[in-house]
Amino acid sequence: MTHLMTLSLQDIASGLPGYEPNDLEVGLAQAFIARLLPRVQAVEKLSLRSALGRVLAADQISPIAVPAHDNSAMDGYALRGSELNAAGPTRLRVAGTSLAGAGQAQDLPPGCCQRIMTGALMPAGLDTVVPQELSARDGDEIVIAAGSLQPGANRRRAGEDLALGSVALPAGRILQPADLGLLASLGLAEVPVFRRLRVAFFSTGNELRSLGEPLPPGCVYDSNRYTLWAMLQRLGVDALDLGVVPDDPQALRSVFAQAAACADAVITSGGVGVGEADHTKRIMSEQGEVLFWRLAIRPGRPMAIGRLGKSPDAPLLFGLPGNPVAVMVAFYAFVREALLVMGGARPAPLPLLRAASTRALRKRPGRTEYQRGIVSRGPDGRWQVEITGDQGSGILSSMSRANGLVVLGHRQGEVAAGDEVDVLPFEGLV
Ligand SMILES: Nc1nc2c(c(=O)[nH]1)N[C@H]1C(S)=C(S)[C@@H](COP(=O)(O)OP(=O)(O)OC[C@H]3O[C@@H](n4cnc5c(N)ncnc54)[C@H](O)[C@@H]3O)O[C@H]1N2
Ligand code: MOO
Repeated sequence: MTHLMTLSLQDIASGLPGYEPNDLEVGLAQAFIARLLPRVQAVEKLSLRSALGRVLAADQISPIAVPAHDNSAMDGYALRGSELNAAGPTRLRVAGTSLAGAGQAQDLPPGCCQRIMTGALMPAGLDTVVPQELSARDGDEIVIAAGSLQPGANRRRAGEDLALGSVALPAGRILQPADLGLLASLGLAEVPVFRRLRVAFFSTGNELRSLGEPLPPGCVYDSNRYTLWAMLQRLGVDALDLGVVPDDPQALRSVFAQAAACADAVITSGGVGVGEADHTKRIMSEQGEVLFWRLAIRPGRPMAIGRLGKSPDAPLLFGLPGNPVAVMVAFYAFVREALLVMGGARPAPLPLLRAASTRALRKRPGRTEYQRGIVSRGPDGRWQVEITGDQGSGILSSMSRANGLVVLGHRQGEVAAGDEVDVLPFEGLV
């Protein structure tokens, strides 16, 4: 990790225009978090297939041009464009055949063409390919109708995909299937990637029980460690599950120490609200510097953000609220992009769909709301979104039924049935 700054969190917060920790606008909280993020520095070399989903650590420069030589885009006949007859049919004699993978044919006499296959090198001096469907074969000649072909057509030029020495993929790129193919087309068998970010997570709360344990009255099974684990898997980080931690000072101190020693970032759920039985906030504050926010958001109002240590490189703490939907919304709104950036990525903003709400939505300006919805094609072929019933922040079933989140921005007011709203689709969130 690098030293980016030596400012305290309070220093950074006071530099933000309109910082109000008890009613913090989502965009401001995101901007604040963006200023905290230390980056992974360690790099490893991986074979292409192992690098899928990993973050490129250096620009990849093309060591060759792709394609390396001019070649045919069609199965047909290569010819000189200057010999195409504009006024009547063109008749050319077939002098030979060029197959993909073979060497370059040389010096065809005037009036000749060459049978050629897709990917075969353009014979010297020939610049145009007529697809075989647009020519008629007549013994050892072909006939091309006037006007059926432009000079220069169907020739792939050397370097038209990637020029020699150009940046084929920039550092910070999260490698996608097409990228592996692109790197392979350059002959690169290995790429440098940043080591995976290590993210520790645990749940707090005396009422939580792990799977397999009996469930006494007043207790609930811990679901947040499963949603958190799943969201972290999708991000491609190393997720370290530190279990359920009771609301006990010693246990909390020890798990925070363990997390800080092994992780770049720590995510907790629960114990950041206004309740009384909690030691979590106090123990968090002992570990370094932690700010406690109430965000202008629904769900996900309380949140702790901090560093588990004094230096700017100390592991970051994201203390998320305990409610099962709030923890997911807070993760997508604040944690996801932060972790990608810490891992060296330069993530693009997530694409939003515009969809007509099938019903009126209550919303007042002054906070950002994330409502669970099902997006589908409406009868008119346009996207529509239907809210999935009860939006309580403990109702995980309505999150599970959803295929996206309706995002109602800070300034947005009431939504009438049929109004278009922004939807963040779950597919493609990685
Ligand atoms: N007087 C007020 N009470 C509450 C407010 C408020 O503003 N004033 N805010 C509510 C909101 S919103 C949330 S969110 C919670 C936040 O509180 P905590 O972060 O301290 O969360 P907990 O109290 O620990 O838990 C809340 C809720 O979620 C359940 N939970 C917690 N962890 C898990 C888990 N790992 N798996 C499943 N369920 C979990 C927990 O049992 C509680 O029911 O405060 C509200 N109250
Ligand atoms: O805002 Mo709380 O985080 O809704 O459930």
